[in-house]
Amino acid sequence: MAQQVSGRQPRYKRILLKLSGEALMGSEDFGIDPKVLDRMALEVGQLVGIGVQVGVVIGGGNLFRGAALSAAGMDRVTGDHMGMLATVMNALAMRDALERSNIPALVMSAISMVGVTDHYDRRKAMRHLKTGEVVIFAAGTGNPFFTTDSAACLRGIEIDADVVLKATKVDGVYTADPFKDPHAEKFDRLTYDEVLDRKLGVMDLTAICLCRDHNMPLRVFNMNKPGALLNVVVGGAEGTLVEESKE
Ligand SMILES: Nc1ncnc2c1ncn2[C@@H]1O[C@H](COP(=O)(O)OP(=O)(O)OP(=O)(O)O)[C@@H](O)[C@H]1O
Ligand SMILES: O=c1ccn([C@@H]2O[C@H](COP(=O)(O)O)[C@@H](O)[C@H]2O)c(=O)[nH]1
Repeated sequence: MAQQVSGRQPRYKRILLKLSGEALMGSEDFGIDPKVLDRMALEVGQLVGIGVQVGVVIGGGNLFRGAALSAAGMDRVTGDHMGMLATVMNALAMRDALERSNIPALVMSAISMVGVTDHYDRRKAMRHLKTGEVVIFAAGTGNPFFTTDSAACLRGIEIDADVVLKATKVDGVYTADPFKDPHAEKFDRLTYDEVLDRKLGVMDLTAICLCRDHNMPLRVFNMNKPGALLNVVVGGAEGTLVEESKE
């Protein structure tokens, strides 16, 4: 039975949470800041505590991105394989942080890693989610030329999540990248087509198209703001909501 938070019921029964790999670095230049990892684990644990089923996809931008490795001369597919393996490392670190906080979790990888993670299996993932375990989907889609944003939307649709929550370094979708344009303005709500037509770069277009085609609501919010995740889940107005209609 879901408990209440400050008198408010969770708005969602099952979510797919996309955690930014880059934001896991905290103030470092590379890798994982244990403080950020542990805080995110505790915030995920709060959701489990109020009865929300949580699937997680973590990016790999704190370690490797295929496009950057390719720009430096590496074969793109090899670079993407390295990027996907980076997401597995982040997923293992998150599972460890969750388990240290007594939050049951397992990692399912789209690339087979016998003895290290389970292999991705949708039906098995659904069973674990229903028991309150956090299921961390690692290695993206398992295919090169995709991103973990697309993987998050794909897994969110597959597990029949109520929403995809993209926790990232910015507090929503802006008219332009707010790190590059100080005059960029934030949207509270957008339709999928508005994101696509305006080419708003907060997520890749494949991910947005997937959400649009399967009517999967998407919320972008700031992972560095303590409490923002819980606030989103109890229906708070954090970040930007992307959905079919603004009505
Ligand atoms: N219109 C926009 N509104 C908001 N952010 C934008 C926009 N255009 C580009 N961005 C950039 O998109 C970034 C988020 O997407 P990105 O995929 O780079 O990061 P991530 O998902 O946080 O990282 P990772 O790939 O490591 O998981 C923001 O940090 C911001 O700089
Ligand atoms: O389905 C996927 C997902 C990811 N990759 C590669 O991994 C890195 C890291 O993911 P981010 O989404 O950038 O955090 C990505 O740059 C790709 O190289 C992939 O190939 N397929």
